[in-house]
Amino acid sequence: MSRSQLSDRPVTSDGAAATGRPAIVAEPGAASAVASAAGPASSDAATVLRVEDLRVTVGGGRAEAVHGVSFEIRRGETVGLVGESGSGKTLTCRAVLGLLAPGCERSGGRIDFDGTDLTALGRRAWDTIRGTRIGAVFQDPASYLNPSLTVGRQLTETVRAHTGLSRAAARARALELFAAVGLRDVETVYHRYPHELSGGMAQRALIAIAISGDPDLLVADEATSSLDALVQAEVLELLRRLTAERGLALLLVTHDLAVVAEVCDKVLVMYRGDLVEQGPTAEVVAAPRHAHTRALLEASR
Ligand SMILES: Nc1ncnc2c1ncn2[C@@H]1O[C@H](COP(=O)(O)OP(=O)(O)OP(=O)(O)O)[C@@H](O)[C@H]1O
Repeated sequence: MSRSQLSDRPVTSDGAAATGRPAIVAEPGAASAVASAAGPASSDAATVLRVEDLRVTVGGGRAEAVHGVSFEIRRGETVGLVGESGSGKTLTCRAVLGLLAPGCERSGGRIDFDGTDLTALGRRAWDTIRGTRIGAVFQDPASYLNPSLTVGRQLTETVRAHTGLSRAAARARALELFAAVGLRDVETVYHRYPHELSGGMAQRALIAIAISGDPDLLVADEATSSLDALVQAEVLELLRRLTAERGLALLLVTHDLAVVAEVCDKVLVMYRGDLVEQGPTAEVVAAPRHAHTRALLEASR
């Protein structure tokens, strides 16, 4: 993702500018609004996310950049969304998160999350779902953390917002989450400011924040792209482990088919705003049908 295409300022995972708030904040009391906005039940209880005929326009409606994309993610499934730069991956995942930049708009289609049509929800209810049941991590993790708060404080605040736990209990939970994402010496990390962390540590901290609401779905948009190869492999391994251990579904957005082949059960291939191929990763990699999939495979070798 090129963030500059999306916004001139970094946004946190809850869509706020990265200044004064924890990255993902649930709004207490909004859960009932979510429940009452539930649409028709999903036809298949195993489906956690169903996107139907999603269309996104850019430039204030002047051009359509995502042309009717449909796919499903089942509980616990790891799904890779791949495509060359500009193919519409980020717009698709930002639309799912309800975090499209100004000037970009969902112009059609439906996004069902666990039987709830997200597109029918108000801003607040969507924010609540994103903060709790859908977690998100992005490229360049430091810009999604509040630079003026220690990462421990940010995670503790987020845990408190999700759970209403006391400060001490939320702090203990934050330390557990830091350990769960593979951070060592968690007491020391707790007191670090974002600029004191390496890229890999910051991404782990952001993943800890993203999973702190115990989400059903984690969306990771180029989450490992800015990391060097070794750290990238470690963070991918972490994502794979978390999905296996927590039954999390993962939507992993990347331009790199090799990354998808490492981690994902299923792959979705986008090309110029269309979803041109999808299927089990092993099958798609062994016998790609679309020329763009073949080109991505070549590029990843
Ligand atoms: N804020 C925006 N304003 C105008 N056009 C945009 C905006 N965001 C994206 N686009 C355009 O929409 C198309 C799809 O962009 P998108 O960011 O979804 O691609 P992508 O597949 O994620 O690419 P990358 O891998 O480079 O991030 C591109 O042509 C892009 O230039």
